[in-house]
Amino acid sequence: MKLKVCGMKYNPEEVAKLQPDYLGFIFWEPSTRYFDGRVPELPKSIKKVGVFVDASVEEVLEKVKEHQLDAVQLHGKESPAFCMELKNNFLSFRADSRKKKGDETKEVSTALNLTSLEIIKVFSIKDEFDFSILKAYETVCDYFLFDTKGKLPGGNGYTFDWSILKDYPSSKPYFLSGGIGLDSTEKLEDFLASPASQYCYAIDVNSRFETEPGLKNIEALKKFKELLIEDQL
Ligand SMILES: O=C(O)c1ccccc1NCC(=O)[C@H](O)[C@H](O)COP(=O)(O)O
Repeated sequence: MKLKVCGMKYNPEEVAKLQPDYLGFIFWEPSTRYFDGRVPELPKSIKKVGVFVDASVEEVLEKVKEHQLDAVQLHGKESPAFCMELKNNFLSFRADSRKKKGDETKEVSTALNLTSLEIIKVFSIKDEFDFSILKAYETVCDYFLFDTKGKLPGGNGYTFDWSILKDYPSSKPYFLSGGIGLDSTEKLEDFLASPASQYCYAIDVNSRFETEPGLKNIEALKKFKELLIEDQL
């Protein structure tokens, strides 16, 4: 099971030492975890995810280029057409960068490292969820992420009833998110042993592992990762 730690702000390097699979940086200004620094150099095994809420394609690609992001997480009302446009624009932007090979400008040489861009589309769940809306996103994104619907677009700290995923009609791998903390491990174990989790690809954690917004609790994360590995979740 993969692990994504989201809402990096103050101590991403320390979290990176725990070797999660994904680290998320929030590029939505109203968030208390808004990231306005420079994403640090990270081991290649860790994918850098930019989290956006209804940003434009241009804004997203600008951040992808600036921070060498490996993935984008779309946390707003982005349509399938938006996801497609993003993917296509990324491909042509990358092709342009390659044509300009030899150009010594910093901007172009930075862009040359970009190989692919994973698109993670978020869906927020309260009590019910209409799974039929996923169909149109199947071909235009790489993963789904299921979070809990709350006051904010993300980082609300509450879980939803995961049993709803027994009706998951797709084979697209998804991230399970929303309010997951150290005290969720038993529940997680049960979920991951159930058929509902067949396509669960990663666990996404955030506010339940913080001492303040954006400051991750390294000891708690370490414990959680150990439990995930020990229990082979
Ligand atoms: O965390 C935020 O502040 C945030 C704000 C706006 C959009 C997304 C945001 N977080 C994205 C995430 O992937 C979180 O990990 C996810 O919502 C779960 O958070 P939590 O319920 O705190 O575990």
